[in-house]
Amino acid sequence: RWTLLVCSFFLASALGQMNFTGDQVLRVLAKNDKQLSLLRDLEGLKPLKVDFWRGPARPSLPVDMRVPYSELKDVKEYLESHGLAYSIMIKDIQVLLDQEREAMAKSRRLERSTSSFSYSSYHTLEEIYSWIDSFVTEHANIVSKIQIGQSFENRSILVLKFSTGGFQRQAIWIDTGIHSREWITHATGIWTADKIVSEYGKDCILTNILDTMDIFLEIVSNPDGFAFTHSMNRLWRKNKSSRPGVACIGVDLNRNWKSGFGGNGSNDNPCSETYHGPYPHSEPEVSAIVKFITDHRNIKALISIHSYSQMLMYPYGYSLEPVSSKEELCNLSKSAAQALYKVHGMQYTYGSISTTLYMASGVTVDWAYDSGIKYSFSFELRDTGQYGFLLPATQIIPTAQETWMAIRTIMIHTLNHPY
Ligand SMILES: CC(C)C[C@H](C(=O)O)[C@H](C)S
Ligand SMILES: [Zn+2]
Repeated sequence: RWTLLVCSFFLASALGQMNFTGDQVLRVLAKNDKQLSLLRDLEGLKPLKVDFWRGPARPSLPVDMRVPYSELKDVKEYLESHGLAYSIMIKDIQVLLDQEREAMAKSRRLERSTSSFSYSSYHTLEEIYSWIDSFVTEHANIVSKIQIGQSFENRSILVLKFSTGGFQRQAIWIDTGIHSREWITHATGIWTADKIVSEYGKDCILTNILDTMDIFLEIVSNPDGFAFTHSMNRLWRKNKSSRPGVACIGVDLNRNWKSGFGGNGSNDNPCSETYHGPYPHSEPEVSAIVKFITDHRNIKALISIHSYSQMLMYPYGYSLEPVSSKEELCNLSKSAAQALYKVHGMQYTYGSISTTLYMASGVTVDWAYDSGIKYSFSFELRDTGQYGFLLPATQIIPTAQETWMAIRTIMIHTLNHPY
């Protein structure tokens, strides 16, 4: 076992995969806004000082940040000198990465020998794209594949369309993986696709939904970033766009949307993980969705899935002002969170983005809501910080099962409340 790990280490480093040995994730409890701003000062520095897994929000919410091994001493002194209390959430990231990589290799061997696809494993971009092709072939009566554009590095951007007929029917949009390191979301998207085709004709609620509406599901919304998490940096969040004279790579695809663009809760520093890009919809991965949804003209609900924190949120992120449909969206998120809880007992908090988590400007759901899609929600899947983005594959199916019940609640509400 030890030799396997050692040689996978050398193989990975030989292939260029970044190594995170000794990196830790610290959980910091800022007592007040002053302490929050001291944490914010650590963001977007070059060389990297800290990588926020859960950014500074409000004193009641812990801040999770990955600290490179080389910066650990420095950062801990900084925290201690400013009276910032912290605990070590993950002692050595590389240990979890090695376990994840080993689990994927094991699953891949099993899939190859049984020529089957494992819904309880993480997959590479190529494996997901070939699964999409076989999935669409196998369920051609209800699923089709649409290419809505190309990424910055010219990868196809694919959307699954679930439809039982009709033309330009009212539809539900679901996207996962817009932040590439949030692997649980792609895996949840894949499981959800299979759930839809297996429940049609069995679950009367889902059957009603699909007999009247279409469902669009974009599983890999940031293909370049996702490929990069497999090839080089497992913790990459942004896309991979680059521009002449710009020191750092990538734009945060959940800050590049028109609504509230460039406001509080986004960053104009290209080295920041929440860099909003040069202008709204500057990124091909965002403009492809904008074009598709705008041309479709009949999308009635939009669900954008992230991880982690176990939250279900609705607009706005760019403002503390309540949206006009606040009551309805609050009640709907409450019942969706309750439906989710009933499956495996996972608690989700719910509310508007800016009041529940932090100000976030230029996010998908704010653009959707301001474009007239009333039922717009952003999910934060498991967990609340034990593993963060490195959620073990054993939690894929339980997470997908509970998330399905919340998505289903939102879909049936949309069906029963046409507008
Ligand atoms: C709607 C926003 C606040 C979602 C959030 C982000 O994009 O920062 C995720 C937790 S990554
Ligand atoms: Zn995210």
